[in-house]
Amino acid sequence: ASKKFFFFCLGPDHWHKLYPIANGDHQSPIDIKTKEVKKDASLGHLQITWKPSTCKEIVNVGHSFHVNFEDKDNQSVLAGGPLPGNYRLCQFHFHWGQTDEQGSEHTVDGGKYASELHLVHWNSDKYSSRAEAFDKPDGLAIVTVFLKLGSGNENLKDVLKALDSVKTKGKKAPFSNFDPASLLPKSLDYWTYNGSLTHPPLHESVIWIIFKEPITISSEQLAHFRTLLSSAEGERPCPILSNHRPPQPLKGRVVRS
Ligand SMILES: NS(=O)(=O)c1cc(F)cc(F)c1
Ligand SMILES: [Zn+2]
Repeated sequence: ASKKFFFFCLGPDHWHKLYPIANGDHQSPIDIKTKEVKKDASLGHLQITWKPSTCKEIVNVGHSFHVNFEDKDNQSVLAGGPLPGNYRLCQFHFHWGQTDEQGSEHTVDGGKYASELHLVHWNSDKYSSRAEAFDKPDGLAIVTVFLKLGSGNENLKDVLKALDSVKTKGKKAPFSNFDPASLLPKSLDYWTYNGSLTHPPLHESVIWIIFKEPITISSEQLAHFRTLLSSAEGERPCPILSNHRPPQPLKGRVVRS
């Protein structure tokens, strides 16, 4: 695992040597060229049922932090839109950059946002655990919200406060009763395409659902993300200044809305 973690730290250009799928045909993120998006009338509305009571803990995973949800039953689920059935919420996390001018993984007509929220769900109709679903083509559905530099986001305050209790790698703390729907934009219009996890193991197992409308985040709140450490307690502090993979080749895929 430490060898893999070391590789992880070398950065996106090195990953293909240990994870050849990095140069695959369904990699993420991508640049969304809005003029080439295909309208698909068969795409329905998203059905989002997230229960704050399933929110469990916050964990520093070394290159980011995860807010984990209890996923032993179908209490917090996603369905509709491009999905064949129910996908169970298991965690959310953010990506950010070294400066406020970058940080999102997906881009829109070449434009970068300051940050990007990923809400990770797995196909609980077909698989019995997230581990089993993780590497299957219809295994995961990740809902994505862009965060645009602007005024402070009231709904991020609880998450940012909780960050202070998981500063170092491996630390976890209870984090309950948080409503992830408070981080959604007003409009639920979305783009969708098939892609991959955006960092190792880079499995091509993701149905991406990306909201067109961003929410806001302030410069101070972004700076707070960057105070998270990739170093463990007692080690020389190493802040996580950025954790976003650049856009990958579309390889003939079509983005639908
Ligand atoms: N960043 S991401 O949402 O594609 C992601 C989610 C995940 F659960 C595991 C990963 F390795 C990567
Ligand atoms: Zn992510």
